Amino acid sequence: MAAAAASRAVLVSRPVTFVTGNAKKLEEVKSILGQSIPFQSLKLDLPELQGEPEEISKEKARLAAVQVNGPVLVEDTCLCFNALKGLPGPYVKWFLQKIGHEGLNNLLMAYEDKSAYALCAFSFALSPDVEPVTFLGKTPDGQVFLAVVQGKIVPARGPNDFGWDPIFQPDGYDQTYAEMPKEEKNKISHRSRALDMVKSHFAEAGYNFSTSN
Ligand SMILES: O=P(O)(O)OP(=O)(O)OP(=O)(O)OC[C@H]1O[C@@H](n2cnc3c(O)ncnc32)[C@H](O)[C@@H]1O
Ligand SMILES: [Mg+2]
Repeated sequence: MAAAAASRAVLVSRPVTFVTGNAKKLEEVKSILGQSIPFQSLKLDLPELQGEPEEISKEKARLAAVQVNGPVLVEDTCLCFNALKGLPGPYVKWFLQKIGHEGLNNLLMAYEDKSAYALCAFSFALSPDVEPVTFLGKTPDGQVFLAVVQGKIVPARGPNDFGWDPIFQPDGYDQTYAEMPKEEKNKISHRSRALDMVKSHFAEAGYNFSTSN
Protein backbone atom coordinates (compact mmCIF):
# COMPACT_ATOMS: atom_id res chain seq x y z
CA MET A 1 0.00 0.00 0.00
CA ALA A 2 2.70 2.45 1.08
CA ALA A 3 4.68 1.67 -2.08
CA ALA A 4 1.59 2.19 -4.27
CA ALA A 5 0.89 5.57 -2.66
CA ALA A 6 4.54 6.57 -2.90
CA SER A 7 4.68 5.67 -6.60
CA ARG A 8 2.00 8.23 -7.38
CA ALA A 9 2.95 10.81 -4.77
CA VAL A 10 1.44 14.21 -5.44
CA LEU A 11 3.82 16.90 -4.29
CA VAL A 12 2.01 19.93 -2.91
CA SER A 13 4.22 22.97 -2.56
CA ARG A 14 2.34 24.40 0.44
CA PRO A 15 1.60 22.92 3.87
CA VAL A 16 -1.99 22.11 4.90
CA THR A 17 -3.46 24.75 7.19
CA PHE A 18 -6.07 23.70 9.74
CA VAL A 19 -8.30 26.74 10.15
CA THR A 20 -10.32 27.14 13.35
CA GLY A 21 -11.13 29.76 15.95
CA ASN A 22 -11.35 27.04 18.62
CA ALA A 23 -8.16 26.29 20.58
CA LYS A 24 -9.59 23.06 22.06
CA LYS A 25 -10.37 21.63 18.63
CA LEU A 26 -6.85 22.44 17.54
CA GLU A 27 -5.41 20.71 20.62
CA GLU A 28 -7.38 17.54 19.84
CA VAL A 29 -6.56 17.57 16.12
CA LYS A 30 -2.87 17.93 16.99
CA SER A 31 -2.90 15.06 19.40
CA ILE A 32 -5.02 12.78 17.14
CA LEU A 33 -2.94 13.41 14.02
CA GLY A 34 0.44 13.33 15.77
CA GLN A 35 3.04 13.15 13.02
CA SER A 36 0.73 11.42 10.53
CA ILE A 37 -0.20 14.60 8.66
CA PRO A 38 2.13 17.57 9.19
CA PHE A 39 0.02 20.73 9.29
CA GLN A 40 0.08 24.32 10.42
CA SER A 41 -2.85 26.15 11.99
CA LEU A 42 -4.51 29.50 11.59
CA LYS A 43 -6.88 31.05 14.11
CA LEU A 44 -9.72 32.57 12.12
CA ASP A 45 -13.32 33.02 13.15
CA LEU A 46 -15.11 31.72 10.09
CA PRO A 47 -18.80 32.62 9.79
CA GLU A 48 -21.32 30.36 11.57
CA LEU A 49 -23.29 29.17 8.56
CA GLN A 50 -26.71 27.54 8.36
CA GLY A 51 -27.77 24.34 6.61
CA GLU A 52 -26.81 20.68 6.56
CA PRO A 53 -23.48 19.76 8.24
CA GLU A 54 -21.92 18.72 4.94
CA GLU A 55 -22.76 21.99 3.20
CA ILE A 56 -21.67 24.11 6.18
CA SER A 57 -18.34 22.31 6.34
CA LYS A 58 -17.75 22.60 2.58
CA GLU A 59 -18.52 26.30 2.57
CA LYS A 60 -16.17 26.83 5.53
CA ALA A 61 -13.43 25.15 3.49
CA ARG A 62 -14.14 27.36 0.47
CA LEU A 63 -13.94 30.51 2.61
CA ALA A 64 -10.80 29.33 4.42
CA ALA A 65 -9.05 28.37 1.16
CA VAL A 66 -9.60 31.89 -0.17
CA GLN A 67 -8.14 33.40 3.00
CA VAL A 68 -5.14 31.07 3.07
CA ASN A 69 -4.78 30.80 -0.72
CA GLY A 70 -3.56 27.25 -0.31
CA PRO A 71 -4.59 23.80 1.03
CA VAL A 72 -6.90 23.98 4.04
CA LEU A 73 -8.61 21.63 6.42
CA VAL A 74 -11.63 22.78 8.46
CA GLU A 75 -14.33 21.05 10.45
CA ASP A 76 -17.78 21.76 11.78
CA THR A 77 -19.07 19.94 14.81
CA CYS A 78 -22.70 19.13 15.56
CA LEU A 79 -24.46 17.77 18.63
CA CYS A 80 -27.75 16.25 17.51
CA PHE A 81 -30.65 15.22 19.78
CA ASN A 82 -32.76 12.41 18.32
CA ALA A 83 -35.91 13.57 20.11
CA LEU A 84 -35.48 16.95 18.40
CA LYS A 85 -34.87 15.41 14.96
CA GLY A 86 -31.21 16.33 14.99
CA LEU A 87 -31.35 19.79 16.55
CA PRO A 88 -29.48 21.73 17.85
CA GLY A 89 -27.01 20.08 15.41
CA PRO A 90 -24.75 22.70 13.81
CA TYR A 91 -26.35 25.42 15.97
CA VAL A 92 -25.18 23.89 19.26
CA LYS A 93 -22.59 26.65 19.71
CA TRP A 94 -25.30 29.28 20.17
CA PHE A 95 -27.46 27.04 22.34
CA LEU A 96 -24.47 26.35 24.58
CA GLN A 97 -23.60 30.03 24.79
CA LYS A 98 -27.17 31.11 25.62
CA ILE A 99 -28.62 28.31 27.74
CA GLY A 100 -25.60 26.26 28.87
CA HIS A 101 -25.44 22.62 29.88
CA GLU A 102 -28.53 22.81 32.07
CA GLY A 103 -30.57 24.45 29.34
CA LEU A 104 -29.51 21.78 26.85
CA ASN A 105 -30.63 19.09 29.31
CA ASN A 106 -33.90 20.94 29.86
CA LEU A 107 -34.64 20.90 26.14
CA LEU A 108 -35.07 17.15 26.51
CA MET A 109 -37.13 17.29 29.70
CA ALA A 110 -40.38 16.56 27.89
CA TYR A 111 -38.92 13.53 26.14
CA GLU A 112 -38.09 10.06 27.33
CA ASP A 113 -35.49 9.74 24.56
CA LYS A 114 -32.23 11.39 25.71
CA SER A 115 -30.17 9.86 22.92
CA ALA A 116 -27.90 12.07 20.88
CA TYR A 117 -24.98 11.87 18.50
CA ALA A 118 -21.84 13.90 18.04
CA LEU A 119 -20.77 14.49 14.46
CA CYS A 120 -17.65 16.03 13.02
CA ALA A 121 -17.67 17.11 9.38
CA PHE A 122 -14.14 17.73 8.12
CA SER A 123 -13.58 19.31 4.71
CA PHE A 124 -10.39 19.63 2.76
CA ALA A 125 -9.75 22.06 -0.09
CA LEU A 126 -6.54 21.72 -2.05
CA SER A 127 -6.80 25.35 -3.21
CA PRO A 128 -9.44 28.08 -3.64
CA ASP A 129 -10.05 26.77 -7.18
CA VAL A 130 -10.74 23.17 -6.25
CA GLU A 131 -14.09 21.90 -4.93
CA PRO A 132 -13.62 20.80 -1.29
CA VAL A 133 -13.96 17.15 -0.25
CA THR A 134 -16.06 16.41 2.84
CA PHE A 135 -15.54 13.47 5.18
CA LEU A 136 -18.70 12.18 6.81
CA GLY A 137 -18.54 8.53 5.85
CA LYS A 138 -22.12 8.59 4.58
CA THR A 139 -23.52 5.39 3.04
CA PRO A 140 -25.16 5.76 -0.39
CA ASP A 141 -28.59 5.85 1.27
CA GLY A 142 -27.32 8.64 3.55
CA GLN A 143 -28.06 6.66 6.71
CA VAL A 144 -24.69 5.86 8.24
CA PHE A 145 -22.23 8.56 9.15
CA LEU A 146 -18.88 7.10 10.14
CA ALA A 147 -17.87 10.41 11.67
CA VAL A 148 -20.55 9.99 14.32
CA VAL A 149 -20.47 8.85 17.96
CA GLN A 150 -23.79 7.76 19.48
CA GLY A 151 -24.51 8.56 23.10
CA LYS A 152 -26.91 10.32 25.43
CA ILE A 153 -27.38 13.70 27.08
CA VAL A 154 -26.85 13.70 30.87
CA PRO A 155 -26.63 16.37 33.59
CA ALA A 156 -23.13 17.87 33.44
CA ARG A 157 -20.30 15.77 34.94
CA GLY A 158 -16.56 16.38 34.77
CA PRO A 159 -14.32 19.35 34.04
CA ASN A 160 -15.92 22.14 32.06
CA ASP A 161 -13.13 22.95 29.68
CA PHE A 162 -14.48 22.03 26.27
CA GLY A 163 -17.95 22.82 24.96
CA TRP A 164 -20.63 20.23 25.64
CA ASP A 165 -18.20 17.47 26.75
CA PRO A 166 -19.68 17.35 30.30
CA ILE A 167 -23.20 16.48 29.06
CA PHE A 168 -22.34 13.89 26.39
CA GLN A 169 -21.93 10.28 27.48
CA PRO A 170 -20.97 7.99 24.62
CA ASP A 171 -22.71 4.60 24.37
CA GLY A 172 -20.79 1.82 26.10
CA TYR A 173 -19.12 4.19 28.61
CA ASP A 174 -20.16 5.31 32.04
CA GLN A 175 -18.15 8.51 31.82
CA THR A 176 -18.98 11.67 29.92
CA TYR A 177 -16.46 12.92 27.36
CA ALA A 178 -15.37 15.45 30.00
CA GLU A 179 -14.73 12.78 32.64
CA MET A 180 -12.60 10.63 30.34
CA PRO A 181 -8.86 11.09 30.16
CA LYS A 182 -8.13 13.13 27.02
CA GLU A 183 -6.33 10.21 25.35
CA GLU A 184 -9.43 8.06 25.82
CA LYS A 185 -11.73 10.67 24.26
CA ASN A 186 -9.31 11.13 21.38
CA LYS A 187 -9.30 7.39 20.72
CA ILE A 188 -13.06 7.07 20.36
CA SER A 189 -14.36 10.52 19.50
CA HIS A 190 -16.34 11.82 16.53
CA ARG A 191 -13.24 13.90 15.72
CA SER A 192 -10.88 10.91 15.63
CA ARG A 193 -13.34 8.89 13.51
CA ALA A 194 -13.56 11.75 11.04
CA LEU A 195 -9.79 12.21 11.00
CA ASP A 196 -9.34 8.50 10.19
CA MET A 197 -11.16 9.21 6.94
CA VAL A 198 -9.04 12.30 6.27
CA LYS A 199 -5.87 10.25 6.80
CA SER A 200 -7.07 7.51 4.43
CA HIS A 201 -7.98 10.08 1.79
CA PHE A 202 -4.57 11.74 1.98
CA ALA A 203 -2.82 8.36 1.80
CA GLU A 204 -4.91 7.27 -1.21
CA ALA A 205 -4.39 10.56 -3.01
CA GLY A 206 -0.66 10.26 -2.29
CA TYR A 207 -0.39 13.86 -1.09
CA ASN A 208 3.04 14.89 0.02
CA PHE A 209 2.69 18.35 1.53
CA SER A 210 5.52 20.79 1.98
CA THR A 211 6.23 21.51 5.65
CA SER A 212 7.08 25.18 5.07
CA ASN A 213 5.42 28.03 3.20
O1 LIG B 1 -13.82 28.10 14.29
P1 LIG B 1 -14.54 26.81 14.35
O2 LIG B 1 -13.72 25.62 13.94
O3 LIG B 1 -15.88 26.85 13.64
O4 LIG B 1 -14.83 26.56 15.92
P2 LIG B 1 -16.21 26.73 16.71
O5 LIG B 1 -15.88 26.79 18.16
O6 LIG B 1 -17.00 27.86 16.12
O7 LIG B 1 -16.93 25.33 16.46
P3 LIG B 1 -18.23 24.93 15.60
O8 LIG B 1 -18.65 26.04 14.72
O9 LIG B 1 -17.92 23.62 14.97
O10 LIG B 1 -19.33 24.75 16.72
C1 LIG B 1 -19.34 23.61 17.51
C2 LIG B 1 -19.67 23.89 18.96
O11 LIG B 1 -19.46 22.65 19.64
C3 LIG B 1 -18.33 22.76 20.53
N1 LIG B 1 -17.49 21.57 20.30
C4 LIG B 1 -16.82 21.23 19.17
N2 LIG B 1 -16.20 20.05 19.33
C5 LIG B 1 -16.49 19.63 20.57
C6 LIG B 1 -16.13 18.49 21.32
O12 LIG B 1 -15.35 17.54 20.82
N3 LIG B 1 -16.59 18.39 22.58
C7 LIG B 1 -17.37 19.33 23.11
N4 LIG B 1 -17.74 20.45 22.48
C8 LIG B 1 -17.32 20.60 21.21
C9 LIG B 1 -17.61 24.04 20.17
O13 LIG B 1 -16.97 24.58 21.32
C10 LIG B 1 -18.76 24.91 19.64
O14 LIG B 1 -19.46 25.49 20.72
MG1 LIG C 1 -17.65 27.82 14.14
